[in-house]
Formats: sequence, C-alpha cells, structure tokens
Amino acid sequence: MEELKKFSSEMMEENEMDGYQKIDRYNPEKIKDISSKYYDILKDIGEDPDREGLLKTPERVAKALQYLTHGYDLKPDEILKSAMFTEEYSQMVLVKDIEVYSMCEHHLLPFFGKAHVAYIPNGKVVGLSKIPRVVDAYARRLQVQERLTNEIRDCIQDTLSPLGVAVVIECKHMCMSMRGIQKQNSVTTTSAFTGEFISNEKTRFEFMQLIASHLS
Ligand SMILES: Nc1nc2c(ncn2[C@@H]2O[C@H](COP(=O)(O)OP(=O)(O)OP(=O)(O)O)[C@@H](O)[C@H]2O)c(=O)[nH]1
Ligand SMILES: [Zn+2]
Repeated sequence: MEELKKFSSEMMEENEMDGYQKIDRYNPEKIKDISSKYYDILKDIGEDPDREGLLKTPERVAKALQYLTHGYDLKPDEILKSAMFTEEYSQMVLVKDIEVYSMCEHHLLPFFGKAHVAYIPNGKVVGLSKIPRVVDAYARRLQVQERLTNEIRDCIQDTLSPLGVAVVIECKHMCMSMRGIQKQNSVTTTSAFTGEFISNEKTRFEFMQLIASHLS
C-alpha cells in the first residue's frame, strides 16, 4: 500500500514530461482510486499484491487503463476542424491501414486491426493526420466494432460535409481468441458508408478495390 501512496507526485512529474495532451486522464486521484481497486482484484484472484513483482502493478494497470481509454477526453470533431482547408480536389481521398487498438466493452479485452477511411471532398479537405487521430479518439474507449465504425463515419460526414464517407474496419477480438469460443484466426470486418459511396456503385467498388489487398 505504501507504493500506492507515494506515486501522486511522481504522476504529476510524468504528466509534464510525456507531453500527454489529456492531462486530466492522468489525474493522480483517479489513478490512486483505480489502483486501490486493482490491489483488491489481485487479492481476489489469489495473488499476493505485496510481493515484490506486484508492488507497482495496480498503479501500472491504472495508468494503462487510463491510456487505453483516453479517447473520452478527446473531441473528434474539434480534431477535424483544427485542419480543414478549402481545396478544389474532388476525387476520393483514402487513408488505409490505420492501426486500431480498442477494447471491447463486454470483456474489457483488446480488439485490434486496421481501419481504411475514405472521403470525397466537397470543397474542403482535411489534414491527413487528422483521420487517424479521429480513429484513435473513438477507438481509445470501450467499444464494439460496429459503433466504432459508425462513429468515425458520422464524425467525418457531419464535420467536413463531404460528398461521401467510407469506413472499413477489420479486427481480431481477443475475447474470441484467448477465451470464449477460442477462434485464433477469425477476423471481423465492419463497414459504413454515406453519400456517393451508397448511391454510386462504381465509387464504392473503386474504394473496395483500393483496399482489397488488405482484406482477408
Ligand atoms: N457485435 C459485437 N459483438 C462483440 C464485439 N466484441 C465482442 N463481442 C461479443 O459480445 C458478445 C457478448 O455475449 P455474452 O453471451 O453476453 O458474453 P459471453 O458469455 O462472454 O460470450 P462468449 O464470448 O460467447 O463466451 C460475445 O458474443 C462477443 O463475441 C463487437 O465489437 N461487436
Ligand atoms: Zn469481448
């Protein structure tokens, strides 16, 4: 328990050092609270939380959990708005192979894979890096893959008002591989479209072709 008490000030230093934008999520009080619960959980699973190897584990887990859910502190629409530029380009813009790390809301186990996101500009383009940032902002929460897919689509559509948005996500779910049904190789693919990706079959086909080599 001594370990839990002394890290409040260390935490503050860390916040300042790592340039982490979501300072509030590294709130020492929250970390302390989560840590003490994990201390009890370690006991509940039959471990000795006071043995050397586990002394800092509750704190580490609390910090990891905060990192893995820091998307709650982000405003994805603001991320997009921060870099929108007027541009005449009106062909498809595709950012593919965006790494996704999220946690299923049912088991708090990871699901991970790739997202492919495309849009067709309607007078405005967005800074390319902002697309993976939006993916992260929604992925770093407790999620189901379907909602994650829809939220990314809706955010881009509502904020940028493009002629269409397409999102395809393919992930492996640890809750299906390391427990439960224990299928090691299954991959779940979800998709969500708006505008021209729905109304124009050729556009959707072009998008699917461009990402085809990445789908299993
Ligand atoms: N639709 C959807 N289901 C998910 C996702 N992640 C996990 N699940 C599923 O959520 C379901 C929860 O079902 P329950 O029967 O309540 O939980 P469970 O007894 O642990 O289920 P099993 O995993 O089949 O052992 C499971 O079928 C999981 O595979 C996701 O992103 N989308
Ligand atoms: Zn799950």
